[in-house]
Amino acid sequence: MTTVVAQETVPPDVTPGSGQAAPQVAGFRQALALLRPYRPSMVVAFAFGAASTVLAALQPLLVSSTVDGFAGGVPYGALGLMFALLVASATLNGLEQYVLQRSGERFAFDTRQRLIRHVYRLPIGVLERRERGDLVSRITTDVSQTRSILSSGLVELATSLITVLVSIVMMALIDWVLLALAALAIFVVIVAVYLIGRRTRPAGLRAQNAVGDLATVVTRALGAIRTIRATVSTTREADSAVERAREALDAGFAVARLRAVVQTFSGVAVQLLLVAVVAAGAIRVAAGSLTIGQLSAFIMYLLLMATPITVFGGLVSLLGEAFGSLTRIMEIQAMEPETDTPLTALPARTTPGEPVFTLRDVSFRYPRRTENGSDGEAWALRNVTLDFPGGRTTAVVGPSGAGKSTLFALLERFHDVTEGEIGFLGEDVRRLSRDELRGQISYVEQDAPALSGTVRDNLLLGAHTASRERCLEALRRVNLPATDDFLDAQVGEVGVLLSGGERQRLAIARAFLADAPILLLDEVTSNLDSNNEKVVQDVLRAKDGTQSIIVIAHRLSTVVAADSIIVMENGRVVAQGRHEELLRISPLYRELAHNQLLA
Ligand SMILES: Nc1ncnc2c1ncn2[C@@H]1O[C@H](COP(=O)(O)OP(=O)(O)OP(=O)(O)O)[C@@H](O)[C@H]1O
Repeated sequence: MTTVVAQETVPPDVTPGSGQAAPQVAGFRQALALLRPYRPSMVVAFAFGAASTVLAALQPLLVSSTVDGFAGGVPYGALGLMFALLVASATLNGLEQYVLQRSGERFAFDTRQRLIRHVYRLPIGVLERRERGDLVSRITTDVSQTRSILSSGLVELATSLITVLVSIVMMALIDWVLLALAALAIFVVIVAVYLIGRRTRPAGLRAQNAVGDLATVVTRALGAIRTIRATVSTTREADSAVERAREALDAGFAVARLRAVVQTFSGVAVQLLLVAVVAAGAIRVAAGSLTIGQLSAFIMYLLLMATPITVFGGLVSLLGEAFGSLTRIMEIQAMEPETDTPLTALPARTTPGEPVFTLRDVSFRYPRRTENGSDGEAWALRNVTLDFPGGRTTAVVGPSGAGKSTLFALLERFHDVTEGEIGFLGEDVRRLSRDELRGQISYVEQDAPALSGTVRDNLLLGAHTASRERCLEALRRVNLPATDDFLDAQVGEVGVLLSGGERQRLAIARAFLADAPILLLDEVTSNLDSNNEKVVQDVLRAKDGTQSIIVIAHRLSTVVAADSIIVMENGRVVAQGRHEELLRISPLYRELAHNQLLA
């Protein structure tokens, strides 16, 4: 039971989509704020990077003494020390990369987790106006792009930029010929790194596949978000998506390990190529074009710039893309989620005959569909006053666009009324917890979409712990095959592997299984043949007295036996009564019945 909170006022109507502040294009400031939790890792990575640079800077001294020492025989000691230093320096650099890549993966997981939970809680109105694929790509691709700010961006940029610029200027001042040779050597290193780097592709592919799976799961859920909300499965579905994000995390860790190896190899390769420059420099010294001192200095600067330059190339453009992605992520984070702060407890159940839902002067207008708002002024519902009695079957009929589905959307609180009030057992629905209210309702939406997965997955959506026997019983009641094979059958994306009628009956079976006190059925018999329509009607009738059923139907044959029929037109209720009564008093109902050869 929800705790009662003493508060007199009903919360203001929150128009879906309001409260969205569009952030400006993100830059270093936003990136630094976002990366605050990962600062310790960045500091550790920077320490590894700095230590690696210090070791690398020591080498020119050894190089110069080695060159001088060659005159008196091979200086094995100095050569050995030089080799040890270059391996240590390259290893430290590899460690720097590993720490950066690892924290990049952690950042991606944390950000995805936050985004998934946030997007799944966005108001229905906001989700319906956004492209699902776009939302998915923000959670997947954009997070990956943003990760590179951490994994290969800021620390590297800081350490490499100054080093490279100073080194090039100084080398140009010393010797143009040697600088040209160095450029050639660096080109060779880049090719070598590319060749070794190709070996990381299978692991990279695994990471991308995991991200692709995540996109599929999230798209599937967003495609049926009403059903997920109505069945109060939001947290469960979000958890399943987070599981996929975790797979991406594991694959990302594997890539991080390989990249560390690549960095180490490329580091060693750079140092070995330096030996070639040393040799060429020695020739120029012998020819008198260069002094030993100049050569030493040149090599020193070459050492300083060689490694950063192998990673520097793509860095600037990478950061540009990453900041764009960061902006897209921040746009999503700035959106207001659907808040669920109950102000009062869910009322107790009523006795049959008393109203479950009461609508008092309810008007509703959708947020604008177009930028210029040309269709934003039309009211989907206007001054609707109605009671839906408990334990009875109420049918809602009317021409297409009359506002029938909108009425259901308001009962489920997918939207809140623009004017007027909807009561649930006497309490304003805006004072109740959305999840608890939805927990009282089994809602089968128009077109009865199914979630990709098995028939069993679909049945369990509304009753997470239902036994196999109960699932089979629910299938039997709607005339679907009550077999284990069918329970395990895949339904395809949005249920495309089922016929329209099977999909509708599966949705009805799910609603039965959930066994909530209120059943909302939106146009659920439109695809059924007359035999199956009768099966569903019989089951509905059997429920009479224990469940309040509200059903929207185009086919009047489905609803002639209803306790009460509401006739709607242009967002208004134009008549209400039983079938025979309406045939007498409502010209619109008579016309609908006449067109369907019922009268
Ligand atoms: N998400 C939405 N955003 C903006 N306008 C909408 C939205 N959904 C419905 N409308 C508009 O609201 C009005 C009522 O639509 P609604 O779906 O409630 O009608 P309906 O009686 O259920 O129709 P049908 O029998 O064809 O399902 C229509 O004019 C429709 O275009």
